[in-house]
Amino acid sequence: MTLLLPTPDAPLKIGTRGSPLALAQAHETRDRLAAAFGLAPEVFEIVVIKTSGDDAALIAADRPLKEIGNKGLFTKEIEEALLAGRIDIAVHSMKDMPVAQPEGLVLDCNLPREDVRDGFVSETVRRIAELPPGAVVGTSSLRRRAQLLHRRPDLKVVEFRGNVQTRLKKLSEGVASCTFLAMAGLNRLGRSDVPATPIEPDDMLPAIAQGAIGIERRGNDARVAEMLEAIHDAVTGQRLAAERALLAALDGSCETPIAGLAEIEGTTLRLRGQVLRPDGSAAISDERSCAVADGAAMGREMAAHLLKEAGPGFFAWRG
Ligand SMILES: NCc1[nH]cc(CCC(=O)O)c1CC(=O)O
Repeated sequence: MTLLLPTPDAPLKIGTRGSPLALAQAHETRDRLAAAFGLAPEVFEIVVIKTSGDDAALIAADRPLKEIGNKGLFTKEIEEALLAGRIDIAVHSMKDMPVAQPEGLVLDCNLPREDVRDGFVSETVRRIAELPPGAVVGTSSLRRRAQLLHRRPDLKVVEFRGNVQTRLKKLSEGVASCTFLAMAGLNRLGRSDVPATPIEPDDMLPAIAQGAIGIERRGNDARVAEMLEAIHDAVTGQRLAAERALLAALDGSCETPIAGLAEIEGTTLRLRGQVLRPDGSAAISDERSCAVADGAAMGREMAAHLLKEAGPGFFAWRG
């Protein structure tokens, strides 16, 4: 059976959030699909969907996301549109995706991964070590906060949220001396003007799935499944399988400071993982290697090891 390709009259609908980064990722997906099938961009329609996470009233800028309850905050409305058939695929940052999808939806297509590193962003200093004692750091990420405080307990961390543009504005207003942004986001936005220094994973292990884009579809949509197969990056998929297995076995939510990174060289997959106490007073790390196909199993084994080392109560907030 030949694949029924989209046409200008019956376009394939690509659902996305409306932030500049989300739109850049949706356009990259459209361009890759168009190139893979020799189609004009017009046969794809980008449908912007507002999510609860984009609701300024709900998301008061100084309220930690974990207090609002972030499960599916940025994905619920998009997944509803996908299930209802208002869109055909949804483009996501894999870093923001829960480890399991709602019944009827499948998340098994990945674009080639971007830079996985965090960027240290400051207009005054070039690296964390140069920050003066007691300097103010802006981040809303529990992981980055704990990793920083682990290294530099003297630093003061303030809540820093919003899209890349908002955070940079806060920085130039002097709300904090530095912030952290994923290099992937800056690269995808073409923001080489931003004063960001990449931090090597040995110094700050990135979030699980950082830099990766995932494309979600209805499980019963064979036509879309076949189209997505043409743009799926298998190596990115194998890396994410190991990282997300680690995350799933540790804690499926993003309310605990967890970092992880899988890399593949030849037939070997190397996985690094880290869990931290939220206040940065303790960190436990592990590193293992295995055959590429065994990444998910190794991720689960690493999770069991880290949890055993951590002991009960490790993730509890301490006053
Ligand atoms: N949680 C927000 C988010 N989700 C994905 C990215 C960046 C792009 C990526 O990691 O793929 C960001 C912003 C950031 O951490 O700087």
